[in-house]
Amino acid sequence: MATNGDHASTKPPPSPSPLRNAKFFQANMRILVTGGAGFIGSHLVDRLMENEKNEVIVADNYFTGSKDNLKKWIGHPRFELIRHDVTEPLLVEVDQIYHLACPASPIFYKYNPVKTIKTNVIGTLNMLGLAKRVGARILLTSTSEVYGDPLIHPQVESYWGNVNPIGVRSCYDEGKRVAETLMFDYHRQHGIEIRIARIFNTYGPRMNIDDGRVVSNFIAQAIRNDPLTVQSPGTQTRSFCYVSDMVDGLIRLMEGDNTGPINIGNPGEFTMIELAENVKELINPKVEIKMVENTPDDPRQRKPDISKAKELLGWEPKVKLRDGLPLMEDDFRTRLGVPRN
Ligand SMILES: NC(=O)c1ccc[n+]([C@@H]2O[C@H](COP(=O)([O-])OP(=O)(O)OC[C@H]3O[C@@H](n4cnc5c(N)ncnc54)[C@H](O)[C@@H]3O)[C@@H](O)[C@H]2O)c1
Ligand SMILES: O=C(O)[C@H]1O[C@H](OP(=O)(O)OP(=O)(O)OC[C@H]2O[C@@H](n3ccc(=O)[nH]c3=O)[C@H](O)[C@@H]2O)[C@H](O)[C@@H](O)[C@@H]1O
Repeated sequence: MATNGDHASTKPPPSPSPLRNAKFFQANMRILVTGGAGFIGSHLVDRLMENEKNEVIVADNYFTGSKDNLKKWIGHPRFELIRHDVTEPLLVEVDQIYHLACPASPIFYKYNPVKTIKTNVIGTLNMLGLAKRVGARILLTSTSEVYGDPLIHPQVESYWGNVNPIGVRSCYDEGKRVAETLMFDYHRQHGIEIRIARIFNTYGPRMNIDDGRVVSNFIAQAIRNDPLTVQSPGTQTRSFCYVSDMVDGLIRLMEGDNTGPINIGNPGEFTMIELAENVKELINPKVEIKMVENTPDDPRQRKPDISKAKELLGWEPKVKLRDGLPLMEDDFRTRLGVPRN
């Protein structure tokens, strides 16, 4: 049974299907990935599909994701893609659920905030109901935004955060906080096997161009030779994790014995001005850097303490920012139709 100090569950999890013990049952693990057509989800699917014992089902409503991200798997006998909105119940038989479905870029989650909070609350409730019915283990991709505008630095998992409950970002950060609460209540009340990852800013190929997140914005701007838009004051910090490291951390968390929450992110911390300077140097030394207005409640600093991930998952990121940024360039150039000079 997974442990999390004081939060240890008192009930055993529901039993998996009796077929699991049948002599002639195929030994495949059936895995549901909600939000699997999105950025992190599609990279996770690629990794899960590498294991021939895995069958993967993706459920996605394509709000910010795309079938294009999964095109190499469509038609594969171990893969299924379902157009589905997680705010509606889903009936499938699975052993594990990676629950990622939720818009992640601030522009998209603020576009329809009521839908964002429904996705986080009702969507997570539905996936927990599914986990309970079929006895599946479920992993939630929570966020460093549960720490809000953090007053301690770097952020440790025991920090309860500094979140504005009525601000424009609340649909996302409070939504994820409720999702974490639901996970632990289902764990304590129903014995569901849960895993919670608190993901810090992640970047890599397949991010939506123009989705508003800083790394994708800067790379697209550098390739188009548009000014890099640093939002003021530019001294705010983030810590950027390359997507392959993130996927590795998520799988280790799912396969390990600890419920979390566990921070998964790269502790290398950069101001937005430093990030812009790095993109300029690596992608387009001629591009201009321009200061623009910021949005409300933007966290001033963010850096994960990853001691728990190191100790409990044996995980730490391998890809440094300066090595990861150029890995996005080809993908962005192809999609933007701008070849290298
Ligand atoms: N990328 C990051 O830096 C980051 C940081 C912290 C947490 N996360 C979390 O990781 C997860 C994936 O993020 P991402 O960066 O891949 O974002 P993304 O927007 O690329 O992917 C989200 C996917 O969820 C789908 N989706 C949204 N609402 C849905 C709904 N109601 N029903 C079904 N599908 C729905 C979208 O269509 C998309 O395919 C999210 O839960 C996000 O909160 C991401
Ligand atoms: O990692 C996380 O936990 C969260 O991080 C991000 O939220 P945020 O850090 O605000 O991400 P960005 O929109 O990429 O902004 C990062 C910083 O870059 C700045 N920025 C953004 C865009 C831009 O063009 N220029 C710019 O300077 C913003 O002001 C902010 O300070 C994600 O988008 C969330 O989904 C995720 O949950």
